[in-house]
Amino acid sequence: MIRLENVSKTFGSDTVVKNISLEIAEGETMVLLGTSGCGKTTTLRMINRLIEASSGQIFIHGQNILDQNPEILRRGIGYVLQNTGLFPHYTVAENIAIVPKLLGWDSEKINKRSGELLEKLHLKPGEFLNKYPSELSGGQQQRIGLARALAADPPVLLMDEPFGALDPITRNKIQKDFKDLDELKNKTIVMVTHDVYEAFELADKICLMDKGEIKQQGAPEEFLSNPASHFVSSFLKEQRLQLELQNTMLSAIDPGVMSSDSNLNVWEALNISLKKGHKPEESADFETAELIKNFIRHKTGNNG
Ligand SMILES: Nc1ncnc2c1ncn2[C@@H]1O[C@H](COP(=O)(O)OP(=O)(O)OP(=O)(O)O)[C@@H](O)[C@H]1O
Repeated sequence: MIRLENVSKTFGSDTVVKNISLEIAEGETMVLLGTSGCGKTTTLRMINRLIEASSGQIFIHGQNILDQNPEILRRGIGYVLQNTGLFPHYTVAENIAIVPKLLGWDSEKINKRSGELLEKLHLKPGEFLNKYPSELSGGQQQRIGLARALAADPPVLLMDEPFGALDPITRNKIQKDFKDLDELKNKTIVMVTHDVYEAFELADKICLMDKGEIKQQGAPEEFLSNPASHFVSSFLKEQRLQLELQNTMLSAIDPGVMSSDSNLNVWEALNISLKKGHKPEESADFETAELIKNFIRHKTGNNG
């Protein structure tokens, strides 16, 4: 669906993206992960031609992006930024309508679509459509930014640190809504983040970059089970235990888990247990808590 072949980008004498090749299948979410300045945003922006690659080729639906007018290309690609990029003097409705208008939709169709999107993003259309971005909270602005990107139902979505500016609670909530949103299920998504947990939570595939190069790409589990190099394992080292707990379902270590808890991962179960101020001898969850403890001992023992 999206293919980068030997793509590089040079600014002046600095090559900031070095000969990278990537393939993102239709309907897949690929997260570009890496330290600050490693070339994630540059890579993302080359896909919608906000930055032109210095060499190499990029294809979307098999078509070289250089063969398409950049304006037209961008109408088929939703783009979500950390600071939303909403136009401050446009209302929410006007912001969402930008691409549909360019595509010549009539106002009835635009209004219907805007209302439907706000509902899906848990914002009441009657309350929000006539507001200006400055009248919204950060989380609400981010939802409107997403609604704008999705308005014309583009098959491809590029997201640059979309949740980066939000406080942790709002961030978790929007991430969860993002995962549940049916609008996104069939989209091909490339998302930039430097948050390892976010990458593991949302990605089908992760591409880990460093100094303009790809260090590893693949499913999140592969980064834990089969890190490609010392760089990859040390990048994940501090987060490794949490990631392993997040990647293990509670039911995998506790076959007798209550059905209400069966969709929890071990990390979530651990946090619930800690929040309850768990008193082993008094708690009905005692056995589960012991199993979690043993699992962690086992993992930390394995990891030295
Ligand atoms: N227009 C530009 N002119 C010159 N150098 C640039 C330009 N845009 C980006 N760079 C440089 O390219 C490198 C990669 O930048 P990029 O924004 O792609 O990194 P990033 O991985 O997204 O970082 P961050 O997580 O901090 O946003 C950086 O060293 C940056 O300074």
